Amino acid sequence: MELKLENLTKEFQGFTAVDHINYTMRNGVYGLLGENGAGKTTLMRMLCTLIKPTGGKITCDGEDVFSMDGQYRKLLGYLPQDFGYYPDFTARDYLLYVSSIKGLRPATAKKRVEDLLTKVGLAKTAGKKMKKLSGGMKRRVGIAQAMLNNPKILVLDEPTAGLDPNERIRFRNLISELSEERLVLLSTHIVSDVAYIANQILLMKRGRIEHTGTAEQIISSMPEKVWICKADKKLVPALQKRYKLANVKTGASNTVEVRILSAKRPFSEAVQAEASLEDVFLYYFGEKSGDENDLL
Ligand SMILES: Nc1ncnc2c1ncn2[C@@H]1O[C@H](COP(=O)(O)OP(=O)(O)OP(=O)(O)O)[C@@H](O)[C@H]1O
Repeated sequence: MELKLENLTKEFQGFTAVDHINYTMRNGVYGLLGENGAGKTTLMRMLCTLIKPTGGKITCDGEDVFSMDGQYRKLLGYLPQDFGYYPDFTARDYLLYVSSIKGLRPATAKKRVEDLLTKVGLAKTAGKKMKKLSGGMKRRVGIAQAMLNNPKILVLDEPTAGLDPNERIRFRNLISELSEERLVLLSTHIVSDVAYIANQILLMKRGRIEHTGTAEQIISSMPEKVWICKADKKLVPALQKRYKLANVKTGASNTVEVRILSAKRPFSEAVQAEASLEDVFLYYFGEKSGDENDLL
């Protein structure tokens, strides 16, 4: 299975939300990481044939996905950002209902729904009404509905949004498990999610894929280094103007520990630290607040 994006572009009334993207995906987990408004949802909706590109194309094993139509949709599972559920349906009834819409035979649907409820850890709660489930449980029902047709391509838009740390870990494990022998594309603006589960990370900014690679490759692509040093609290605004500050931790008596991105050692007492994906995200997406001459 090869999903290929060629010069993929989407304009809305002259505004380019997705800008000439070229990228090829095969089996594995791809993490689309970008700020709000970067174009992630628009890209995913095109991949799911819900909206048409204004330029370029998407092919699946060489065939245009829009011409494949139903044949392509059979390969596809999608969890939208705001997945609409029926509050008074139980999780089980909801999944059976979606199965019928997807054209699964009743006996097949019944078995598939029970298997998926177990897989997403909801076998015991399947009889509860959806409105009584926690946010994380609802998202798991959302993943289950996307998996009903055993898709070869699974597209998950912000699957971990609003989840607590425990749910987030469960989710990551579930997604890794589901990624065997399929292509999973998930979007997020939470760096740690992609750092843990994505084999390939795509950094998206203003409609373009700015960088791609494994977490290690993306980290080593950052030209700046990471430094940790203690400073007087009063210096923080000036430091923020001069450098990208990854973190500011308050210490004892008016001191702070700052994590600075800089090509050169910012102070003689600064100690170099290992860069993380969070630092890289800040490097590519963060802004310095002003004129560096304001410092000191
Ligand atoms: N139907 C539309 N008409 C006009 N502009 C749109 C439409 N859909 C999206 N946009 C614009 O395209 C840009 C990208 O939006 P998109 O929802 O794809 O971003 P995103 O990366 O998914 O952001 P978020 O994380 O906030 O969901 C935004 O500036 C948005 O306002």
